[in-house]
Amino acid sequence: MSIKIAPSILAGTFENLGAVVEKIEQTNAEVIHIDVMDGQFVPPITFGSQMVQSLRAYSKKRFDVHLMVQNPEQQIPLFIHAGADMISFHVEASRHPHRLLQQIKQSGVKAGIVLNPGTSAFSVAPLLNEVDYVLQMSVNPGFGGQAFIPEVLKNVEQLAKWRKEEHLTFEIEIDGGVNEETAFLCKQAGVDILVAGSAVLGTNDWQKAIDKLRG
Ligand SMILES: O=C(CO)[C@H](O)[C@H](O)COP(=O)(O)O
Ligand SMILES: [Co+2]
Repeated sequence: MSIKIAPSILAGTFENLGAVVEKIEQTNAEVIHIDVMDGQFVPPITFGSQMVQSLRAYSKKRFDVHLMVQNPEQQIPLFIHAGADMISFHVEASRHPHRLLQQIKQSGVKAGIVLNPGTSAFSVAPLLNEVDYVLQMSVNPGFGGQAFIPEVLKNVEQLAKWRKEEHLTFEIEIDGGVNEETAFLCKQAGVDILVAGSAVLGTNDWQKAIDKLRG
């Protein structure tokens, strides 16, 4: 399976996110990563479902909504309605992750569970039959432009091992500090989807940056 690239609009200019999404649409990236922060689970507040619904008009690519929010159960129906194709929420923020994953999938949207760098892969082991993807954070969530934490690759390797042993089909996505060098390590460990904010949107040739990440 070839690697998918998901540029993150968090690294874009917030005064015109429509133009940012339109520009990603011109590249061959498979997915657009959308970081939703509520000022509770993480300090910053970014945007909500109405913004995502407005951005929908600018792209036909898959919208990957990464919920960094305290009460994902409250937000999920709104983002389904807004046109998300993939929705993930943090295992650290959820009381009933199994039920929430089922709820997302029943609406025809791909369901993902997210792990912070300090969370063990074992915390999502009982959910692996239910998930479409696992998002491993490779920085502490809340901010773009941070350095990759290499220890998280142990989680990725463990997830890839379980996937193989148990003939599961979930994808592994990684998010934070992904650049040309760390992308290589991620692919070796078993990652399928690379999220990249600054490594793509921080350059003046987004397609060239995406080509470099694919390697
Ligand atoms: O979820 C995130 C931060 O919480 C972002 O998706 C991530 O940080 C991407 O930015 P960069 O590639 O610049 O690290
Ligand atoms: Co993210």
